Amino acid sequence: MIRSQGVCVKVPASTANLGPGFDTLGMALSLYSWIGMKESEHTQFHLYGDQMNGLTADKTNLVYQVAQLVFDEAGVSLPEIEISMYSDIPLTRGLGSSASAIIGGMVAANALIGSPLSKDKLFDMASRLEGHPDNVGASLFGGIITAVWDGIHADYIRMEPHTNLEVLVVIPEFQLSTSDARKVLPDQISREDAVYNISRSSLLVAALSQGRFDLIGRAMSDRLHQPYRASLVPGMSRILEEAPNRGALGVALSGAGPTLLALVDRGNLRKRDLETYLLDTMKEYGIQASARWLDPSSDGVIISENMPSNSFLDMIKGEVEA
Ligand SMILES: Nc1ncnc2c1ncn2[C@@H]1O[C@H](COP(=O)(O)OP(=O)(O)OP(=O)(O)O)[C@@H](O)[C@H]1O
Ligand SMILES: N[C@@H](CCO)C(=O)O
Repeated sequence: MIRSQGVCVKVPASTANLGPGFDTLGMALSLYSWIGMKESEHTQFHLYGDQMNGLTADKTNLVYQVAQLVFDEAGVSLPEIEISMYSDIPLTRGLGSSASAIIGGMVAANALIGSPLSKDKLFDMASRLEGHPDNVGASLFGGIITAVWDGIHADYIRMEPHTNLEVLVVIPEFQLSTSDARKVLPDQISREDAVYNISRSSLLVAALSQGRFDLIGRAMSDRLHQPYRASLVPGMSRILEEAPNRGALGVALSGAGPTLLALVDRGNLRKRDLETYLLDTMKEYGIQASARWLDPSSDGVIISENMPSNSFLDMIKGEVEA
C-alpha cells in the first residue's frame, strides 16, 4: 500500500484574515511550494531554492514531523523517508509558509500510504497544529475559506474567488514570526470592537461571494489585530488608510504580516500607480520591499498522479520561478 515510486504535491501560499476575519478567513494565492516524499532506508532531505535557507534538514523539520503525525494517525510505521522541497513562498512574511509546509507534508504523507485519511481529517489535524484554520484551510482546499475551529474540529465553507479579483502583495525584506505578531494582541476587547469586526467580516464574506466589489473596501476594516500590529510594520497605518484612494478595492495586513495585501479589480487602470505608491511609502518608512501581482488560487494542494521515475527537480521544472 506504500507508493514505492513516492509522491509529489504542489501546495499554494495563502493570506489569512483579509482584515476583519481574524483566524477565520483565508484565501489561496498563486505562489507555490512543491514537496516530494519517498520511503527510504535513512531519512534524508533535498532542499532547493532560496526560500529553504535556514530550515533544518533533519527529523526536527516541520514537514518530517507532520508526516509522522499522519503515519501515526493511520497506524503505519514509516520512520525513514526522503523529503525533497522547493518553494517560491517567502518564509515568515505572512504568506502562509508554515501552513503550506503543514498541508504539503500531511497530504504527501497521506498519499504515500494510500490516502487512508480524509481531507477533512487532515484539515482538523492541520488546524490543531497551526492553532487556527485560516491559512491551512486555504492551502488545502484552495479558493476563499471561511472556517470555524473549536479546538477539535473545523467547519468550513469554500467560495470560488471572483475571476476579476487580483491580488497585489508587498513583501518587506524583514521577517516577522506569527508568534511574535500574536504577542502584541490584547487578551480582551470591547463589545464595540467585537461588533465592529463581526459586522465587517460577515459583510466581507457576503461581498466576496456575490462579487460586490463596491463593499470590499469598507468591509475590510479591522479593530481586532491590525491596530496592535501596526507598530511592527512601519508605514502600515498610512497605507491601510490611503491605499483605497489609490485604486485598491481593499487593503489589509496579510496574515500576521509583515506583508501588506491589496485586493484589486483586474481591469483597474491605476494598478501600476498603486504598486508604486505602496513601495514608495514603505521606503519612506525605511522598509525595503518587493511587490508581486498574484491571483487567488482556485486549486488547493494537488497530488501529482504520475510520479514518474524522474527526479524531483525534473518533475517541477517548468513550473518553478528560479
Ligand atoms: N517548507 C518548510 N519546511 C519546514 N518548515 C517550514 C517550511 N516553511 C515554513 N516553515 C516553518 O514555518 C515558520 C514560519 O511560520 P510563521 O507562521 O511564523 O510564518 P508564515 O507561515 O510564513 O506567515 P503567516 O502565518 O503569518 O502567514 C518558519 O520559520 C519555519 O520554521
Ligand atoms: N490568523 C493568523 C494568521 C497567521 O498565521 C494571525 O493573524 O495570527
